[in-house]
Amino acid sequence: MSRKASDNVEYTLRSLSNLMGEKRRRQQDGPAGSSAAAAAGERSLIAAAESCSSINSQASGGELERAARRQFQQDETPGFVYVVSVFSALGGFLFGYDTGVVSGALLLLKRELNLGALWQELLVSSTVGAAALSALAGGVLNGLWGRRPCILLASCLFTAGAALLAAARDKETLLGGRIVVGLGIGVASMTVPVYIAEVAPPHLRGRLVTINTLFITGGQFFASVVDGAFSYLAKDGWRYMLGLSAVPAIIQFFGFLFLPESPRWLIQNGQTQKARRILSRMRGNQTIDEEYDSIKNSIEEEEKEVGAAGPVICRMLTYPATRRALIVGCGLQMFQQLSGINTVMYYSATILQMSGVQDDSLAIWLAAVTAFTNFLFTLVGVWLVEKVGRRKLTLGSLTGTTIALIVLALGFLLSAQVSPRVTLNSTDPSGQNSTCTNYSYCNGCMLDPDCGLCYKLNKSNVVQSSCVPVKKESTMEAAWGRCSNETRFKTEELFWAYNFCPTPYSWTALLGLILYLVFFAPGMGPMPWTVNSEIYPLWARSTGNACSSGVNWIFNVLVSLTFLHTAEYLTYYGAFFLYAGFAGLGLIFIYGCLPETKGKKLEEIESLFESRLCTCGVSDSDEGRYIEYIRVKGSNYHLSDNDASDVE
Ligand SMILES: O[C@H]1[C@H](O)[C@@H](O)[C@H](O)[C@@H](O)[C@H]1O
Repeated sequence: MSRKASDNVEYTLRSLSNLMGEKRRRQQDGPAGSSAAAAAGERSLIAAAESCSSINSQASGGELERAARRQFQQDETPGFVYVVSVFSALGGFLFGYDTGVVSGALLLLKRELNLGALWQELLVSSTVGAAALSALAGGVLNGLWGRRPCILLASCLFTAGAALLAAARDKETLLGGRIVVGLGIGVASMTVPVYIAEVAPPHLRGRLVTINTLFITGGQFFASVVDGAFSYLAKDGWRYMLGLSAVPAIIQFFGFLFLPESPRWLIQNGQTQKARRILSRMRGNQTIDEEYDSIKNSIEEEEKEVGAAGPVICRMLTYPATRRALIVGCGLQMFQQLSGINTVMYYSATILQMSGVQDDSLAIWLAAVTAFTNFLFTLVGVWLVEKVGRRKLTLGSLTGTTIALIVLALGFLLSAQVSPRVTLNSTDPSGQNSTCTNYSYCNGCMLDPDCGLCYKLNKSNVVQSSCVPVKKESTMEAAWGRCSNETRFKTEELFWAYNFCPTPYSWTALLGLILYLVFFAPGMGPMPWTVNSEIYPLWARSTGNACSSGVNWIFNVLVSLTFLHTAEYLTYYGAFFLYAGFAGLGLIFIYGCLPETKGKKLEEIESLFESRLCTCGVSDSDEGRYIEYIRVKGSNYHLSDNDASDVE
C-alpha cells in the first residue's frame, strides 16, 4: 500500500494499540458502554487488521514505525528551543545555589551575628518551608497567568531576596531575605520543568527537562565553590555568598522579557494565533498542524470528559487517570527525598572527615568535590534519559542507591562496633557537670551533639582519648582542655573528632557516599521532576506539578529536620538503614506503577494512566502493537500518534 496509489488521499502511520485499548475499556465498562461506539471500534479493528496483513507483506511494522520515527526525529530542532530551555533552567540553577550556599554562609554568620542553633535552623528551614508553600500556590498562578509571568515573578523574588540578604544588618532581615528566596525557589521549581516540557519536541523533552536538574546540581556545586572561596573573608564574606545569586536572577528576568509564553497554555486560553506563531518558531522546518490539532483536540476532549466545574484538584481526584498520575508523581517526589539525598550531601563533609581527612578547610573543598560528583552524574542522566527511557533509568538508579545506602550504613555500623574506648577522665575546669565526661566509648560521645572526642594516634591506634564538650561557637574545637585551641592540634599531634569516631572501617562509609552519588544523580535526582512535567493532561498540569513539588519540599524539610533526632535514637547506621528501607519501598512502588513516557507526545501520555494503576510498566498501548494505515484528513504526511480524533 502506498500513498501515491491513492492520489489525493493521504495515509498516515498509526498504532492500532489505542483502538485495542479503547475496545478493552469499553468491554470492561460492560453493557453501560455505548453500543454504537463498540460497533465503530469493531469496524476500525477489522479495517486495521486487514491493513496489518498488507503491511506485513512489505516490511515488519516495527521497522516501518522506527524508520518513520527516525525520519521525524532527524528534522532539525531549532536552536531557539535550547535558548528557551537554558534561560528557564537558570531557575533550577538558582534553586540549587540558594539551597546550597547557606551552609557556608552560616559558618561566617554565626560568628559575626552571634547566631544560636535555633536561628541557624530557622535560616535554613525557612527557605525550604517557604518553597513548599509557594510551590503549592504556584499551581494556581500558573493556571491563571501562564508560565512566563511565573518565571518572571520567580526571578524578581530571587533578586529581591538576594538584595535583602546582602544588605542585612540583623538576623530578622536575614530571615525575611531567606523567606523571599524560598518563595522564588518554590515557584521556579514547579514552573520551569512544565514550561520546558511544553515547548520541547517529544524526542528531546526528557533531555531538556533533565537539563533543569543538571542546573540545580550545577548551582549546588557553584555554591560550594563560592562558599570555599569566600570562607577566607571572615568579615562580610557571607554577604557576597548570599548576594551573588542576584546575577543569574537578573539575567533570567531580562532574557524572559523577550522569550515567549508556552504555546500549550496559549491554546488552552484561546490565544490560538499567537500559539501557532510560537509553535512554528519552536519547530523550525517541521509542519506544526498535527501537533497544534492534537493539542486542541485533547483540550476539547478533556473538557467534555472531565467538565470544567469545580476546583482543579477535586476534578483531578475524581477523574481516575489524573488521580493515578498524581499518586505516581507525588510518590516519586516523596521517595526522592526519603532516599536521603540532602542528608547525604549535607553530611558528606563529616563522612570525609571520618575517612581520615583531618583538615577542616580541606573538608569544605572536598564537599565541593561531592557536589561536583552529583553534578557530573546528573550529566550522565541527561545523556541516558532518551536512550534508556525514564522507567529503566529510575529503576536502575534506585536499585544502586539502595545498595549504596546499605554500604553507608554498614560503614557506620562497623565503625560503631570497633568504637575506641575513652581512656582519660577529664574534669570541667569551671567545676560544672557535663554529660560528655560520662561516656566510656567514642560511639556514645559521637551521638551526643554537645560532645566530641579529643585523642592522639599511636600508628593508627587511638590513644589518650577524652570525651569533652564542644565549643558553642564552632564545632571545630572543644570548649576546654587539650583540644580547645586549633593551633595546638599540629604542635601537640592532637586530633578532634566531632560527629564521628576514628576507626579503620571509615573507608566503607566513603565508598557508600561515592556509590550513592554515582547511582542517585542520573536517575532519582532528575526523573521525579522530568516525569512530573509530562504525566498530567494540560488542564491538570499546573496543579499536578504544584502538588508534587510541594510534596518534594515538605519531605525535604521533614527528612532534614528529623535527621539528627533519628540519628540520636537509631544511631547513624540505623538512620541510613532506615533510608535504605524507604528506598527499597520506593523501588517496589516505581517497579509497579511508573509507566514509560519516553518519545510520547504530552497529549498521548494521559492514556498510560487510563488502565489499572500498577501494571508493572505494561500499558494498554504497549500490548499487541500493530501498525496500520488509516485514511485521514489533511495533506501532511507525518508520523502520527494514536489520535483517533481525525479518522474519517
Ligand atoms: O533533584 C534535586 C537534586 O537531586 C538535588 O541535588 C537535591 O538537593 C534536591 O532536593 C533534588 O530535588
